[in-house]
Amino acid sequence: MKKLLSIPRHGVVVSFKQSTATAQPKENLPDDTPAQPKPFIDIPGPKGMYNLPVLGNAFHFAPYLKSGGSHLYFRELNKQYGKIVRVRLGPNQTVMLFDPELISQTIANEGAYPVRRSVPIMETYVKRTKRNMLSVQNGPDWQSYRSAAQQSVKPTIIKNYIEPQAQCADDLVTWLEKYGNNNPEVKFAFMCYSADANAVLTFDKKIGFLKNSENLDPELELFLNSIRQFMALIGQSIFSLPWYRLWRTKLYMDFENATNNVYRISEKFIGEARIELLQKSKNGEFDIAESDLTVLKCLLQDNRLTNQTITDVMAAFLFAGVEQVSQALIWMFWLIGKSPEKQAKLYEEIASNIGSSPVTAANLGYLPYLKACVKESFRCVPPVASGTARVLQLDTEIGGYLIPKGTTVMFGNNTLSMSEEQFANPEEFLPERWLDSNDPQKQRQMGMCVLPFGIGKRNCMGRRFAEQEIHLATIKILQNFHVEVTDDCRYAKPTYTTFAEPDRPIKFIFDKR
Ligand code: HEM
Repeated sequence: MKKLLSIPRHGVVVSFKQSTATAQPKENLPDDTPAQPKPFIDIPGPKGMYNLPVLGNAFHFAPYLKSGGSHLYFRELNKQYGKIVRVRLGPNQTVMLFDPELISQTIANEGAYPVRRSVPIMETYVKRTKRNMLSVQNGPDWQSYRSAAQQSVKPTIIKNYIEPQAQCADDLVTWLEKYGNNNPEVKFAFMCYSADANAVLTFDKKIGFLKNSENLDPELELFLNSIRQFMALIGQSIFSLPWYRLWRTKLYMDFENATNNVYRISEKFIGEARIELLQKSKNGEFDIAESDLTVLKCLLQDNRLTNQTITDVMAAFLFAGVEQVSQALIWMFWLIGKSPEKQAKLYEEIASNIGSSPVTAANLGYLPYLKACVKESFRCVPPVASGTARVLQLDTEIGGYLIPKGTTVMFGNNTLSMSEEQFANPEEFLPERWLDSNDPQKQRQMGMCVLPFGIGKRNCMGRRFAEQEIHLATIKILQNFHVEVTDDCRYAKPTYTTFAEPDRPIKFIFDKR
């Protein structure tokens, strides 16, 4: 007789063979044997035409895309079907989890090589160009890239960027002082800031996208536009039929050109940085003291890594980071710009801990209200319409159902962030909710609902950089200005294609302190 797997009643247990669990005759089970998991097909969710591969998507999303975005569809699924929902998204069977405990258990069993379903147009690009993209790779290939890159994003290295990135934030302040008021291009300035802060990281060099924005070198302009286009085209590709898989459509060609531009220009900068470092090394000037170590130095001194691997890692940082940081800044200032008393409290924290001293790792480390504001702004405007997702690598029991290997399990973070069950007054911007240390269990549960940087082994590799860039920009802006949102932008709403975009360009008044 086959041995039966023991399955905790409320847990997620990796079941190696579905047949083992289902074929067992009930009468042979000891009395305390936990209940058999229910079959996949029993998970509640939309049926009939909604289950058609690819076409089903149109039925799901069309009404919501018109009325405000796909995130509203996910909220409706939760309302109609509960904490675990089966839905066909595109060609894939997907299970959505709207429960922090189920999310945490799923991640605990994600295995050695977690898989995130990659964006189809990126997969097509990788197949056609034979490039390596970290976010498309899986299994041991992914791990070898990830572990190479991981050594370079240690906190001891990240803090070495505080000074150069603070200088990028100073450029942002100068731009805002000159042009910021009532200007719909503030988002573009935030993007130039994050491109500057990311270039310091990826090219070991300050490019000055913002400082030179009036007269930007055409090659740098192309670089910035290509990063922007890369994200925008991913958004478009998700909501269109994937003809680009069959032939090189215009959408695909635009995507391929934008992506190639970013690689080509990155290769040039990384090549220059490598030559400079080799020269310094020849002259005995290559300082590898931890206080002087940079991401690029760290990767370049690892003999196992080829030029190509280093460029691939750096390109992954650029693609993943620039747009997202600027988007996070826009929403953060939109929220604090509409909440004068929260802004005053935040300014007070910055003034009393930093004053007019330079920002350092020590004073940056003690700004709990700032960190709570960032977290709360990610809760109020989650960066994506759904949440983190994993493709199950084994048959797995989740929430009492046996879910087959290969199914995408998507966490409903956008829905959970706005759930009344999880957050009192969810519509309110209330950073204080993250500072209540009396109930660590509740804080942990809230943390599972809001996962802007994902979770687990495959989480965002640039999280600490992103947070540092957001913190530095916020500190510098508030040290210099009192910020208000213009009246016509107070009721802006997030719309989702790739990331949360405001439904109108957000404008601010930057009032000099
Ligand atoms: C506000 C800014 C950012 C947000 C909200 C964000 C969010 C995310 C999320 C949700 C993931 C997927 C995580 C998962 O599946 O669990 C991810 C992956 C990733 N992020 Fe970020 N990110 C940001 C900034 C950055 C920056 C600045 C960098 C680089 C410096 C970066 C590098 C990466 C990389 C390389 C991955 C792929 C990791 C892998 O597949 O192993 N991100 N990011």
